[in-house]
Order: sequence, then C-alpha cells, then structure tokens
Amino acid sequence: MDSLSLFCTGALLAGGLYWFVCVLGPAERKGKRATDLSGGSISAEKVQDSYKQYWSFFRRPKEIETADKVPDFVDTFYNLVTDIYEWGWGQSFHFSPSIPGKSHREATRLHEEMAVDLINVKSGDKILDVGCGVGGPMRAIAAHSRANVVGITINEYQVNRAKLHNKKAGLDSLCDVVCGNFLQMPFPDNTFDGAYSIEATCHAPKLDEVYAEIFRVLKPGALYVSYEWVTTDKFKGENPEHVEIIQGIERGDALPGLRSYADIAETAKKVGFEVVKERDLALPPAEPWWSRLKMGRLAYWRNHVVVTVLSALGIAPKGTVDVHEMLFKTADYLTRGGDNGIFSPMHMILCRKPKEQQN
Ligand SMILES: C=C(CC[C@@H](C)[C@H]1CC[C@H]2C3=CC[C@H]4[C@H](C)[C@@H](O)CC[C@]4(C)[C@H]3CC[C@]12C)C(C)C
Ligand SMILES: C[S@@+](CC[C@H](N)C(=O)[O-])C[C@H]1O[C@@H](n2cnc3c(N)ncnc32)[C@H](O)[C@@H]1O
Repeated sequence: MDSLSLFCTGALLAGGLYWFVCVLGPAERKGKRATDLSGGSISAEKVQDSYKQYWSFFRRPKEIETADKVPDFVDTFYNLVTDIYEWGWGQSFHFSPSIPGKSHREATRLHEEMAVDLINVKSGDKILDVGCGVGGPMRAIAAHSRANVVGITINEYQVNRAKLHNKKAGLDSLCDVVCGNFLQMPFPDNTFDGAYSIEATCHAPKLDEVYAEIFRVLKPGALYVSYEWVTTDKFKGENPEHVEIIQGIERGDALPGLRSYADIAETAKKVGFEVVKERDLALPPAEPWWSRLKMGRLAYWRNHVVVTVLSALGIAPKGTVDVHEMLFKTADYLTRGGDNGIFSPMHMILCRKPKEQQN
C-alpha cells in the first residue's frame, strides 16, 4: 500500500470512528457523549471493583434486606450507571407510555407534567422531588408549574449533574438539589406544599419508611403522588419464568425486592395518608412503555461496541463494559416484564396528608 492509500484509509477509519462514537453516540441532542462516560464519584480505576461489589450484594441477599446497607448499594449503582443512562436515555431516568405521533422526549415530559398537575401545585409553592436523579423531571415540572422544587438524591454525582443542568436550563432559581437519604430527610416537619416521586421509592428496602418520611415533611392537607415499580396481578410466584424476569429486573436496577401493586395503597394508609386515587398508568388504552426499549435494541448493540472500543483504548474506565452488559440484559428483562404484563413501572398513587392529624 502506498503512503497516499495508507493516509486515506487511516483518515477514513478515524472519521468513521468519530461518527460512530460522537455523532451516533448521544441519544439526546447535546446530551452526554460516549467519550465522557465515567464511574460517577468513583475513580476510574475503581469502577471494575465497585461493579463486583455491587454484584456481591446479591450473593448475600439478607444484607440487601438490611435497611442501613441499601443506600450504599444504591449509591454504588448510580455511580456506575448515571453517565450511561444520560448518554443512552436522557436526563429523565424513568419510563412513560408511548404516545402515537409524539417523540419519546414529549411523552416523557407529559408523564412528568401529569404528576405535578395531580398534586394541585401553584406558582411559588415549595414541592419535594423524592429521588430526583439528575433532575430531568424537576426541570420539566418547575417550568410547567413555576413551583420551587427541592430534589433529594442519595448520589452526590447526580447532585452535581443536576445542579449543572439546572443552571444551563436557567432554572436554578426554581430548582434546588440536596444530597441525602430519603429515609431520613434533612427537612423539618410540615415543610412542603406537595411532593412527588418518579420511579425512585422502589429502592427503599421498606416502603413504609420512605412514605412515613414524606408524610412527616408535608404540610397538613398537602398531596403526594408516586409512580411505583410493582408486580401486577398477572405475576404468579409459582411460575419460574415470572420469577426469572422479576429477579432479573431487581438485579439490574438495584432493587431490594419488588413490591406487589396491592402493597402500595396499604402502606400509604398505614403511615397515615388518605388515598385519593390509584391507577396503573401502564394499562390500556396506554400504549406500551417498553416499546422504546424494544426499538432501541440496535442502538444498544452499537453502544456496546462503542463502550468496548473506548474501554480498550483506556478512554472509558475498565468495568464500563460489564456495567453496560448488565444494562443490556436488564433492558431485556424489563421488556419481557412489559410483554407479559407482570410488571409495571408506573403504578400511580395519589395521597393526601389529612388536615387534622389522627391520634
Ligand atoms: C427507574 C429506574 C431506571 C429506569 C430506566 C431509566 C433504566 C432501566 C434500564 C436502563 C437502560 C437499559 C439499557 C441501556 C442500554 C444498553 C445502553 O446502551 C443505553 C442506556 C440504556 C437504554 C439504559 C437507560 C436507562 C434505563 C432504561 C430503576 C433503576 C429503578
Ligand atoms: C431511577 S432514578 C429516578 C430519578 C428521577 N425521579 C427521574 O425520574 O429522573 C431513582 C432515584 O432515586 C434515588 N434514590 C434511591 N434511593 C435513595 C435514597 N435512599 N435516598 C435518596 N435518594 C435515593 C437515586 O439516587 C435516583 O436518583
């Protein structure tokens, strides 16, 4: 090969690699790039070990049940996945029903706005986002309602990402983020005019502990809405395929144990809430929430090649390939959970803290 052909081949390969990684890479326009993937607050050389540590929790399931170990386990998980989620999904870490003729981004925003519309929030109210991630829902909700939103997440890396995004979006005067455990929130009693949680309380080892904490910080008469991850009435514990799918979802999503839909209202009442409304938003006429995952399969395969190449080149931390592979498999379990109708990530419950405290 003469030097000109060598140069042209090299340039073509470099251009192809740039296109594959940087142009095809981000799922969201102006989103995170594949070349920026990190282990969150974990240093690059510790990502692989942290991934092994994450899996070790599942070898000692009793430890996951111990409430005080769970926040650490969830924190490790979000250090490992936050960048991959942002790169491949966007800034809102949740599902929403597909809406014919609307993009994923629009369907996501409508699902978020529905939450704040349900809790009757006025401009200037102070509301709480329980388990806020990097703040995709918080920004949509603040822009839609003009309420002041305070988000809480256990993961410090997410706090920094959320603050950065809030500033970039010009919403930092309405949105604040704190690092903390939603099982022991750093807020006085009766602080908030409303609260919501989107696909976050499923990480609590005991639902009554997080619901009781939300109840405590709400003002009397205030509303709380949650989109919960649950097994539906179609789930049969004696069916090995159902059990395999649910365990796959738990392991790939840092869940200490999925709850049944029937537990949700019961727990809300137990801590003192009045249940105003309860509905599985995944049920027809809603279009499947999992079709986005199904449609993305080819892109996830492409992402896997990108992550493998970047990790081999030392650009992405070692261990990123394992984390990505885990998510790849999780996407499959979630899709099967949706197809079988045994799992829903959007069992909606709307509750009110009574005006008068009952004794
Ligand atoms: C509420 C939770 C998270 C829900 C979803 C936001 C995430 C669940 C599974 C995630 C993903 C699976 C496959 C990944 C893919 C292989 C990769 O290339 C790009 C990112 C994924 C699409 C990733 C994105 C986020 C999820 C859909 C849980 C944790 C309680
Ligand atoms: C799947 S993400 C959803 C984030 C956000 N609600 C959204 O829809 O984009 C779950 C969130 O719950 C947070 N979380 C889980 N356990 C927590 C805990 N014990 N205390 C505070 N936050 C927690 C995680 O850090 C993460 O931000």
